[in-house]
Amino acid sequence: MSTKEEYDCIVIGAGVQGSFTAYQLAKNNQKTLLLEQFVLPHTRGSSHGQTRIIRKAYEQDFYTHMMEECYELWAQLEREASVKLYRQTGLLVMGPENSQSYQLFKSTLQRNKVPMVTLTRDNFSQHIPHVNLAEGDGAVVDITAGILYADRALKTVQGQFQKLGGIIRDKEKVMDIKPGPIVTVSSSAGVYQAKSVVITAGPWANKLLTHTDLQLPLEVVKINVCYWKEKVPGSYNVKQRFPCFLLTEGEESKEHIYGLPSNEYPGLVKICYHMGSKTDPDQRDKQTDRSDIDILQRYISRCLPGLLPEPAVVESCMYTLTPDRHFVLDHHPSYSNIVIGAGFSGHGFKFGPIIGKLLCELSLGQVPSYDLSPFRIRRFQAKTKSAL
Ligand SMILES: Cc1cc2nc3c(=O)[nH]c(=O)nc-3n(C[C@H](O)[C@H](O)[C@H](O)COP(=O)(O)OP(=O)(O)OC[C@H]3O[C@@H](n4cnc5c(N)ncnc54)[C@H](O)[C@@H]3O)c2cc1C
Ligand SMILES: O=C(O)[C@@H]1CCCC=N1
Repeated sequence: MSTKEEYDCIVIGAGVQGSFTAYQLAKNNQKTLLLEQFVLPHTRGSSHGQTRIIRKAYEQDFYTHMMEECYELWAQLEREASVKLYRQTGLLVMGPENSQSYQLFKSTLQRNKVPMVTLTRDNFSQHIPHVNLAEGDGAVVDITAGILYADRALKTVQGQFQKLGGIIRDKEKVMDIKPGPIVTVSSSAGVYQAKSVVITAGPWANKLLTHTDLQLPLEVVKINVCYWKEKVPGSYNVKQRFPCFLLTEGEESKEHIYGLPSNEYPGLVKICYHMGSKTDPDQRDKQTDRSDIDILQRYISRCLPGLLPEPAVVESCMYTLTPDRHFVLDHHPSYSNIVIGAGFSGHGFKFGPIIGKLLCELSLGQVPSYDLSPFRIRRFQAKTKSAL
């Protein structure tokens, strides 16, 4: 009979959430295995690419509260590994002054005393050149916001995990999970056992959860990651202090439009629509819908006159959406030693360090550091179904 490798915890999926969870577990002296289906690094999930926005500006207080500690955890990782992962740029939030969404962003910043600036129509272009503020729109800046260097962050946290004795096995797809007091995980290359398992499989979450008789109401969409060329090189550059920006839901579009200053590709500004079309994660490139790009083109023509309204580069990424766009951070309803981190709904990267801490706490049976009621599986009630 072949012997099975034994661990305290197995984490399935080495995206940002699984990598930070594995790192936290190793910090807590847990013998931890991190399994990843693809050769690392890869561009097939949700955590690849060079940049992500980090911000405290949210419509809900609970995210702003979590971000307070999260900024400290990002800084701690930067110090530990001697790397720069965050660059402050500020986040310009624009939206119809009288809309609920814009007012929620503004009041959350004010209530939580986040350093911010309110721009008036008169002083807007002095502070933010090359942007037309739409008629009726207000503008505030979350000063604390900025850019996270995403690929670098992933490499760093995985490296720190390994330095702590953690084991990463990539190109090992998990094929089966057998729940029990000791969980058995079978991959394409081996069989492992652990006291607990954390599932952080991003767009593949439901495919894996099938093995545990659970399906969550998750929808996977493909995002067209668009880069737009500056007419005058440098006008929207990070070095010119051009900020990240976010357009709240309003007349312009139903979903957010967001952008980051030109940085990773010289002369190109990343601007995306916060929604895409449904896809199977294994068939991502077969989804060719570009209606989001039409929306972006109209917006850019009207409000960003210094950009050519035709994307110069289009890359692909995926969101895993929950119905309410809040995360899933919980124990499996039937097996308390299986923990699930899923449904990050296109805004989870910035939370990586705190998600890692919370999923580690759940897997160790500790009381989580934050109220997890917005993230519990039971909120879906009838929408959660047996996989069998
Ligand atoms: C275009 C775009 C822009 C975004 N912008 C922002 C932003 O500005 N700020 C922000 O905070 N967030 C942003 N996000 C969201 C953020 O990137 C995601 O929420 C986050 O990356 C989700 O990470 P994850 O670990 O859950 O998923 P993933 O990164 O997809 O990781 C899951 C991993 O599990 C692996 N896996 C799956 N099944 C198996 C299996 N059977 N066996 C082994 N391994 C398996 C996958 O291969 C994958 O590597 C953005 C997302 C996109 C797509
Ligand atoms: O999470 C973020 O900050 C980005 C921008 C707004 C929409 C989703 N992702």
